Amino acid sequence: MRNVALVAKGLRLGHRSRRGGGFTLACADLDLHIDEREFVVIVGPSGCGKTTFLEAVAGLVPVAGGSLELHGKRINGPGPERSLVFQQASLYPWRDVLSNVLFGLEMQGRLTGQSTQRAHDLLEVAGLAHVKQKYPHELSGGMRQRVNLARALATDPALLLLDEPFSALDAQNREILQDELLRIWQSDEARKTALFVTHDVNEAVLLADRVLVFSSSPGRVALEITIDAPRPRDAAWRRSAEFIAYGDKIIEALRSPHTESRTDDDDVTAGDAGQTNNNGKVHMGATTP
Ligand SMILES: Nc1ncnc2c1ncn2[C@@H]1O[C@H](COP(=O)(O)OP(=O)(O)OP(=O)(O)O)[C@@H](O)[C@H]1O
Repeated sequence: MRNVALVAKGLRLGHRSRRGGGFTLACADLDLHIDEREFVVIVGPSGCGKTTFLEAVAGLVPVAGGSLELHGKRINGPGPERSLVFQQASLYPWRDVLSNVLFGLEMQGRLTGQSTQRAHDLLEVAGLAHVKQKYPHELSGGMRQRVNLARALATDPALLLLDEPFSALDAQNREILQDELLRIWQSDEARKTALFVTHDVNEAVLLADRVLVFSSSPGRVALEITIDAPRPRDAAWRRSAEFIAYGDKIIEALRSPHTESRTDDDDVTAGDAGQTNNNGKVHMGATTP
């Protein structure tokens, strides 16, 4: 059975100017839902409110209108069931790797034998066991971001929020980290719900159960594309015609005027590769309805 984790209805988000008065609208009329254990990726034009939405889910940006609920409860601020991973690994330079990974647990007063063991296990899975006692400045960029991921997962959050976590990495490291994230996410018995923001279309297709294409500012869901491919998704899948077709579909959506000014009644032509219904949903692959 599918349980809904996150629901946004008519959501309005923005930023109030520090000098008072002004309000920059980031998202408006945003409706979406994310199921428990689902991996949802958001793509969209620069400035369309992707980060603002993620920050609102993290409880860092207040809801200005509409509603935003996690497991049936309104989000009013940060909470231990959510972890946010930013583009730049924000590790504490005076703490070694293990102590960085344990930080969130310490802050939450949840440092037990069991949670410490989980941190060790995560470091093992992330290929970091041999650098547990090293300090951030002794690590490569890819390793630092892996530690960042392990730290976010160590608190065993129900919802993992990732804001372009691999965009600062070179292409080779990015692929390695994408594979590792998928491996960790899939191997976790209590698999997390994941919400991931990226500008990288291939990354979106590789990771997502569902891709949400945001309209230009103010952001809302212009198009939803279900990535109907089995997991684990390996190197062969990355090279498949189906993979490329999904990527083309997302690029087409990003370039479409519908992405910029879509109305609820708009229809999108999906071409040969998929079918779009009048809710802006594209389904491709074996179970295309
Ligand atoms: N702290 C802030 N104060 C004021 N305005 C902000 C702040 N952060 C973002 N904004 C504005 O809110 C809007 C949405 O920004 P946001 O960073 O959420 O977009 P984005 O889709 O994540 O962009 P990008 O893809 O370029 O990272 C933009 O107009 C931006 O200028």
